[in-house]
Amino acid sequence: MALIKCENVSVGYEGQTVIKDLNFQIANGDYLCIVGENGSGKSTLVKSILGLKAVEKGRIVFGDGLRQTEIGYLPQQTEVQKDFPASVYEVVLSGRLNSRGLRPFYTAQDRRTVYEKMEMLGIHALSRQCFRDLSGGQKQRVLLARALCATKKLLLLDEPVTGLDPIVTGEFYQLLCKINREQKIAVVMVSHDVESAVEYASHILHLSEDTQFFGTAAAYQKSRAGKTFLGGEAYV
Ligand SMILES: Nc1ncnc2c1ncn2[C@@H]1O[C@H](COP(=O)(O)OP(=O)(O)OP(=O)(O)O)[C@@H](O)[C@H]1O
Repeated sequence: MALIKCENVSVGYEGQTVIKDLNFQIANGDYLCIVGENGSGKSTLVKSILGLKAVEKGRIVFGDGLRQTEIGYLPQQTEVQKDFPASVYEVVLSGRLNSRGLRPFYTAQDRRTVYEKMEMLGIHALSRQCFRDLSGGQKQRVLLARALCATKKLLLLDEPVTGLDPIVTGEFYQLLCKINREQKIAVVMVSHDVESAVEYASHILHLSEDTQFFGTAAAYQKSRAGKTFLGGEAYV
């Protein structure tokens, strides 16, 4: 059974359909990149997967032990988030909020998980530093550690490398790839970096007003949508 299955999903705003009859699925250990033109509905789909935006038609089904509240989410960065006045430790610990439920405090296990994820991502030494004083690459590692604190099965990232230089971007992709392969955590990432998407992802979902594609990265490269987006042929 898939971790997430989207069945004939349509989503929109104020009567205007943005995503129409979408079908795709994410299995354990998959690495899916969601690509597509500006305004094609990528972030809207992310919101629907997280349960923040209701679907108009169809359904999003969770399986294989995944609950909607157990998705590790790394949101698109806003100026407010970049300036968040909290320590690195506090930001990572907030990834345990959903699992804390109604308990008014974090457990020793929550704190152990935080240190484990900070160690894994090489940000342990930054623990007491203020989040807003970090570089863009360090901030994304902290937010990735936070997302990892929330999940054992699936990471959902919305344009995580925006504003990062090519070297830090490459390091971030390598890190994600390692987490995906070694920990068998499925990755779903919205990206405008299509070339890297086909390099790293196992599957591609291309959203577009007139054409949708879902399949393996290899099949995407041979498809009309893929060839167009990767700088080849034009749509006719
Ligand atoms: N809260 C909202 N209310 C009304 N319309 C919205 C809202 N959020 C998004 N839209 C519209 O829905 C469409 C899809 O937006 P969305 O942000 O999902 O696209 P996207 O593919 O993520 O774009 P980008 O690549 O630019 O980030 C756009 O036309 C947008 O204007």
